[in-house]
Amino acid sequence: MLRNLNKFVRFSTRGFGLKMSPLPDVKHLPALHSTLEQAKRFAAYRAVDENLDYANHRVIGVGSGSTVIYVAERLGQYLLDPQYSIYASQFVCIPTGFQSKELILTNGLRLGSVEQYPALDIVFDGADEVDENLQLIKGGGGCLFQEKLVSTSAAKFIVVADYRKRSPKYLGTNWVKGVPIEVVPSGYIRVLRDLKTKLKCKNAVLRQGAPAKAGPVVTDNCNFIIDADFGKIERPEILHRDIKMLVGVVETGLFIDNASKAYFGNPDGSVELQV
Ligand SMILES: O=C[C@H](O)[C@H](O)[C@H](O)COP(=O)(O)O
Repeated sequence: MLRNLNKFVRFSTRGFGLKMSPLPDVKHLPALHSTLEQAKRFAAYRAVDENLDYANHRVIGVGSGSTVIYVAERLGQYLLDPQYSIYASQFVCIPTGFQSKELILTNGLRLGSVEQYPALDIVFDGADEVDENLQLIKGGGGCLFQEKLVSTSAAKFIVVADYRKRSPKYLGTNWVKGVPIEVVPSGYIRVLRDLKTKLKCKNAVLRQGAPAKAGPVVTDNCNFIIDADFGKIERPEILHRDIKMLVGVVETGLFIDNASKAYFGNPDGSVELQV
């Protein structure tokens, strides 16, 4: 039976020019250029291996950022392993933005959209900070709206991050650039004003694209991003609700009661799990 299955896999993937190879053992991976990158890869590979139910999961969200690169890489490796390929070839991967769309395609995975697949089995995504209650700040890379759409449409949301992202207690401790907020371009002045006057924000700035782009960062949804500094955030759920009430706000980078687990990679290869 297994021999026949392997024969089928070899036959069915040959047409696509894929070279089959077993899933690389995490303990014997070639070194990367920095220990931080290695930490990200350890977290991502472990998160996928421990949470992907390859025989049953079909619709898989792939988030944005530098850690999720290794999630897409690992999913691509499942596709190339004769033992898993028959299942992995059924995966449909849902992106959270342009970068993640490219990651899905370059790793040979099948691309879908959240409009086609509004209920996902699982999503893997990065975070800028994770507090002790698994509340998150996201959007440091400007992708928060689509990330939230996808992560709140999934049965499970697994965070992949390096050790720097784990907050000792409150959000706003390690991530001090402020809460990313996606806003409609014509409303940004009004939101900046309301953040300061109504919500007593310490500082709020329109994120700039320099040096890569003159003028503001424009998101995948053609919106702007404001970074709003509230210091340490003791009640992120209340702050999220208050920001969302402001006219012009599309979404906030506070992800409340959304994540199921977080994996934090360390430079020595160990990975810490927060549930
Ligand atoms: O907008 C970007 C996303 O929310 C990222 O997932 C977040 O910034 C974490 O990115 P990284 O894995 O590069 O630290």
